[in-house]
Amino acid sequence: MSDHPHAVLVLADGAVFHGYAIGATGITTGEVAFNTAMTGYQEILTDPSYCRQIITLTYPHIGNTGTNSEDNESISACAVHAAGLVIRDLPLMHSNWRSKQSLPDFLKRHHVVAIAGIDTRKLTRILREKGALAGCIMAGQVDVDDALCQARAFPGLEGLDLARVVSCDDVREFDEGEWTVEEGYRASNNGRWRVAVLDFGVKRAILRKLVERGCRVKVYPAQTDIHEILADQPDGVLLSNGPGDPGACDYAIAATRILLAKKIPLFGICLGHQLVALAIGAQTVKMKFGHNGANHPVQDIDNGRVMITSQNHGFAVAAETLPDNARITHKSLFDGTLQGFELSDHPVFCFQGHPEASPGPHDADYLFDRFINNITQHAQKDSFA
Ligand SMILES: NC(=O)CC[C@H](N)C(=O)O
Repeated sequence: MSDHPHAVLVLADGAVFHGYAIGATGITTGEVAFNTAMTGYQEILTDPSYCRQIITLTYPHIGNTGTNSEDNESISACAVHAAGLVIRDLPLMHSNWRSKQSLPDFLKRHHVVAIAGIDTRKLTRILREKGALAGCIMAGQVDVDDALCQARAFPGLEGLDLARVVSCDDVREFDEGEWTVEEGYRASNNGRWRVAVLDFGVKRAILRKLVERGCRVKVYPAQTDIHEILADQPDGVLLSNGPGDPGACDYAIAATRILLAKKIPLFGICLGHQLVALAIGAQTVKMKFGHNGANHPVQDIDNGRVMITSQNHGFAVAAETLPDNARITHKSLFDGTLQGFELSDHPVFCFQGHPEASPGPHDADYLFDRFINNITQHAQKDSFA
């Protein structure tokens, strides 16, 4: 594409891919992760869990439907969290009734360095064989040796607490998709249940799923003193998804332990699921290459049903380290890894995938209903106590 500047992707193992720039010019580094979703590139780019990751999409045509003003998942001022984007082919034209901007314009506007025109199958094979690798995209002025140095200097995601980096700054209420001035749980909001969301990089779709189910949703920065949250007397707490290594979020693990001791209904999603596991003494491990996609089969062990799920994680809970009070409820049919568990002595359950995304499209929705049921039962128990 002669009108696009030259760009290069260099992996820490020395692999070099030449292509053309489709976003901002400049340099970016991160862990290179492949995602097998055929749609949803805007949601992927704006999912805070992708902070410090360069995403390559295995589906070859990316950008066909442009970008719009509704599909951003980030709730913070920073719209795009992914460190960069790698695709095979950018369409000459984009078209969709909701489209407001082309993918390249969106990337430029949000200063995202991105490369197209490379063999993404070859790249994905390397990542599958060697495991997650650091990489560097240089767009515009290209120096392959320098890009290799930069890729090799990337520290990796292990040990990195990124939840505090992407989390919101202030306590905020979420109302029908819009933010409102914080006034506690407002009387004007008709929601029945008060749900506190600990924002480790929460996706907007999670908040919408709660509001749809009659919850009044208040979002707290990741490092909020847990006693401040308890003082607001939530009926349930959602521990959100988020980037980085769950083991590095010691403040969040400590907060989760306090919530467990109070026996408040908890729902952990992705990073939240990993934090609950760590809080009860289990361990997390870095996976060889993560689960990223919208076509991952997950089995509900209780009824044998298989659902198609959205996934985005590079760490996993080691199932064999769970204590006796944790019962495994879901497993991945790709590699058998743990996808969900619940606690026998607390109204707590967790899911590793993303039930708020809709690849199934409704397969995993019942997990939000389960959370609401736990809240309802817990509230009834309280009123009879
Ligand atoms: N989507 C998430 O919450 C990801 C959790 C964690 N950062 C991981 O990579 O496993």
